[in-house]
Amino acid sequence: MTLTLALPSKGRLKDQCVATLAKAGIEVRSASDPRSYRTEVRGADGLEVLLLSASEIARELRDGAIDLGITGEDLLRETIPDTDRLVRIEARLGFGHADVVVAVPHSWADVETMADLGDVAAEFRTRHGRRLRIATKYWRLTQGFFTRSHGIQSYRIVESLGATEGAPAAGSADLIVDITSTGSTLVANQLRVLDDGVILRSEACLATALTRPRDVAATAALDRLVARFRAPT
Ligand SMILES: Nc1ncnc2c1ncn2[C@@H]1O[C@H](COP(=O)(O)OP(=O)(O)OP(=O)(O)O)[C@@H](O)[C@H]1O
Ligand SMILES: O=P(O)(O)OC[C@H]1O[C@H](OP(=O)(O)OP(=O)(O)O)[C@H](O)[C@@H]1O
Repeated sequence: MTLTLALPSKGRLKDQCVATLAKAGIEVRSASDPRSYRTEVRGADGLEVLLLSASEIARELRDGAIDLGITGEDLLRETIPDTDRLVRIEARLGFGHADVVVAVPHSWADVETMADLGDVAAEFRTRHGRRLRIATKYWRLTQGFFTRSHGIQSYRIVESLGATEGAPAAGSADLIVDITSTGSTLVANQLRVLDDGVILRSEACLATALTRPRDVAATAALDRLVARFRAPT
């Protein structure tokens, strides 16, 4: 019986994931070629560890293609509609912290809250002949926050695949939804988070796929494995 766990293959999360596994008594080594995405695992019988991109891990969990994965909660909630039905967050791991936020240009002095932004959005078409544009790669989280949480209907999402904070200055959007950790990218681009503009406080999470078919033995093995990641209480 094999359980499959996916970790980010590179970037800021990878080394902390490997350290977290080590604390749980599981040693993961990349195959001898550092560009390989295969690993050697010690300390957990029947566990296979794959290296994938952080967003791919969310998709694989959604599809039940892996048993467990470590990735950011932002990517789980953005990638997986009805997240809590398809995956279970088993542990929050205390690294990879980043907030998904709504940020507006500093020059929008009168816009401090989502209610203020709602007023701007409602008047925007009359004043400017078009809807308010939001640059983001988090379109699902943005729609949920603007439309369902705050009743804002009139806006348009401009998909951004990078350098999102540059979009207002470049003129391709009016405001942004993106992640921030130190806040320095927002400051450098003269953007400010609204007072109630934090959509999600994200960190790296261990998640299991609820739709993955598993027999009784695999389910018991998964439970034992997950328990190794939980801090003793
Ligand atoms: N300062 C930060 N900038 C970007 N991502 C961060 C930051 N801090 C934590 N994270 C988290 O790291 C995850 C993204 O990881 P990473 O940057 O390795 O992936 P990526 O290269 O953006 O993703 P992919 O390769 O899947 O497109 C997200 O869950 C994000 O919340
Ligand atoms: O609040 P800060 O500490 O400034 O971090 C936030 C920035 O960091 C990330 O960009 P980065 O270029 O690191 O990675 P990316 O390629 O994932 O956008 C993210 O997209 C933000 O732009």
